[in-house]
Amino acid sequence: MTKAVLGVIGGSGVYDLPGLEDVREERIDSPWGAPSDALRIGRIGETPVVFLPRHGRGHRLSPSGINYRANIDALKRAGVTDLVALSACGSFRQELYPGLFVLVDQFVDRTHGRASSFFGDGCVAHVSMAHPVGPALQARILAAAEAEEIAVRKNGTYVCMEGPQFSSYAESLTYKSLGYDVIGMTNMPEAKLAREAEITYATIAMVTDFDCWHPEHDAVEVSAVIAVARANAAKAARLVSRLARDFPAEHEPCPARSDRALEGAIITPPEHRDPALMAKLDAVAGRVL
Ligand SMILES: CSC[C@H]1O[C@H](OP(=O)(O)O)[C@H](O)[C@@H]1O
Ligand SMILES: Nc1ncnc2[nH]cnc12
Repeated sequence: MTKAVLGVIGGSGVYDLPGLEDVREERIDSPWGAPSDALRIGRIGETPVVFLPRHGRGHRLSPSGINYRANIDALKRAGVTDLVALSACGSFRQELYPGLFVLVDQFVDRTHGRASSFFGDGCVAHVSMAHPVGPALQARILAAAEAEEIAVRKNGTYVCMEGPQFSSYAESLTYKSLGYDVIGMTNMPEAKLAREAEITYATIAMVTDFDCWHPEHDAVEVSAVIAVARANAAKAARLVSRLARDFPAEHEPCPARSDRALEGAIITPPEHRDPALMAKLDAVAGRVL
């Protein structure tokens, strides 16, 4: 049996988690560098919960500057089994309006130059990203949103751009024509790294704007995004509280096998593995090494 520990990553406008009780702060030393901030470790109801603001308190870190590996490694060291990513996003669909929460189930990675794997020369691994979101975790998020009467849609594709600039009109039209639903700058490589660390991942994409394709909306502006994100934050806290209060004590096996992602994924035989890299993998891959 694995004890369930719920992790929550806060995005733009979400730098704290109201409702978290018995909180202690822990700065985790990661071999991958510095996480975005100290972890806030506590509980909601009986469920252990660990909170990390993705951009750091004060929103110091840009999407390209976030050390995603250190963040996921630190959450793994804190025992997180199930991770909820809160993210502001733009929308490519009229029916996905600002204020709505979208439980995306697919990602398209258009980032470049970000460290996107714990593995590499000295220990090569290939995990599946066919189904990047944990269906059971997502179902629990949906149930929590419905119980809290929070407007939510299930399914959708989140395209992750590098940023920090927002898309051009031509890019926005292209993503829309490709059938993508929402856009942000952070869920990749976060979701890939969570998968490598065998942490079940699910995103709550909180729509803040219509990007720039929409004929009746001007270019995206940070002030408008943050105004909606702050309004979304209170709803997100309610949703997370409900989710945590109803969470099972034992981690539920993930139908997408996210919690067993490394089984059969490491291709480098033990005698060819680099000891320095192996030492850094102690937390994320310790179960299979
Ligand atoms: C402040 S608008 C752009 C910013 O908001 C989103 O961040 P997050 O996913 O952490 O909520 C987006 O990805 C950009 O980083
Ligand atoms: N339109 C947009 N594009 C990229 N990231 C975003 N985050 C919030 N709105 C966004």
